[in-house]
Amino acid sequence: MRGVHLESLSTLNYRNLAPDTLSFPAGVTGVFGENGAGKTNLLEAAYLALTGLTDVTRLEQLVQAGEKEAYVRADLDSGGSLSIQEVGLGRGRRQLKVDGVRVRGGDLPRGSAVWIRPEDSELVFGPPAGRRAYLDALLSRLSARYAQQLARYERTVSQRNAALKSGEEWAMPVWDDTLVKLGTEIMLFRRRALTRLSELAAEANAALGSRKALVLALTESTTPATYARDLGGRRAEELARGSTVTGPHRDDLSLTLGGFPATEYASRGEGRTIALALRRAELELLAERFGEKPVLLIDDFSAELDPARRAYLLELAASVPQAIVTGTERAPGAARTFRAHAGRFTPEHAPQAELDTAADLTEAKNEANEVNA
Ligand SMILES: Nc1ncnc2c1ncn2[C@@H]1O[C@H](COP(=O)(O)OP(=O)(O)OP(=O)(O)O)[C@@H](O)[C@H]1O
Repeated sequence: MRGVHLESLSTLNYRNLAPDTLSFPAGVTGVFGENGAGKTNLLEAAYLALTGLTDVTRLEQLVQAGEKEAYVRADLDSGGSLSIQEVGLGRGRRQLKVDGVRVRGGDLPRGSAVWIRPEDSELVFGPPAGRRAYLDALLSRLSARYAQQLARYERTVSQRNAALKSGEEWAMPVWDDTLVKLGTEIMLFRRRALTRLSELAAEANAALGSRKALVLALTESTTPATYARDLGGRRAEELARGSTVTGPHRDDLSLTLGGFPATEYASRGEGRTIALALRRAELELLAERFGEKPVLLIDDFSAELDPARRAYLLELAASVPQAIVTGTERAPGAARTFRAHAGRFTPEHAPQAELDTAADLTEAKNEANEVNA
């Protein structure tokens, strides 16, 4: 299967990164350097430029200290056509452009990158909100309709909460109606997607050497058939608390390993394996949906101390058309390696074409010197 290709990434005033344009070959690019060099920032910038995705509550942090605005640009080849994606960042503001035309977030290619990070373990051991966010982000990328209905649902929940807080019981039937319609669609979509997601995650977990079966399931606070009734039945409680207590915004993506809930029972290593399996499943689902493999961004492979998981990460990077792998040590087998230092990235081994040009230049200079002599 072909893949999205990030040809180059340009950044300006992005966190600690020096303004630059870096080009990336097909295959694995390794980025290595000391702690704090800017390796994670580079992957974060690449992910933002490729997908438009970032934590919108932290936009200010992305702008270099002392500057007002930041900018990232990806030149990419997706499905055989070249495009330029630009993201401008200001105070609480994000502006996206594709080929010079302003677009909304959902208009960027939604399957163009997957980012694997050491802190993914939080998906397993952290609170349900993190797992819900993983699921919602993935499903929103698989379906624009899901993204739209989820945004509407979330808006409805907050407006309904405001009405509950001000004791507007009379308005509840109207809010309930909208909530049930949107919430039911979300629940049904999640249920459908979960079958394939669970299969892919279980396969990846086994491929990582785990002998315990991984099962993904939804822990739902209500069901499509009973949602309206459940809401009605908890009216007094909702008015007392001033919040909507039932619906897909309260659901969890439960992870069961060998018959036990992973969140409470898995070891740190087993949790790390599950988190990796979830990211692998994300990669495969996006590839199935869009017909091309996303660019794979792997942050800090060297933080992975378990030899089997480390080998799996490197094999995964080598198996996709393009991957960028960071670490405090060199990623073996990389087509290009950058050394990271204080926000700058220097290619270690120039690619053959550049070496040829350099050799030609030296030869030409020598010849010129000989002629002059
Ligand atoms: N808005 C900002 N302006 C300037 N510097 C920033 C900004 N945000 C983060 N930094 C700095 O960027 C530096 C690099 O962070 P980054 O996480 O990319 O390092 P890293 O190379 O991934 O390190 P590690 O190997 O420890 O993960 C940090 O020292 C941080 O203080």
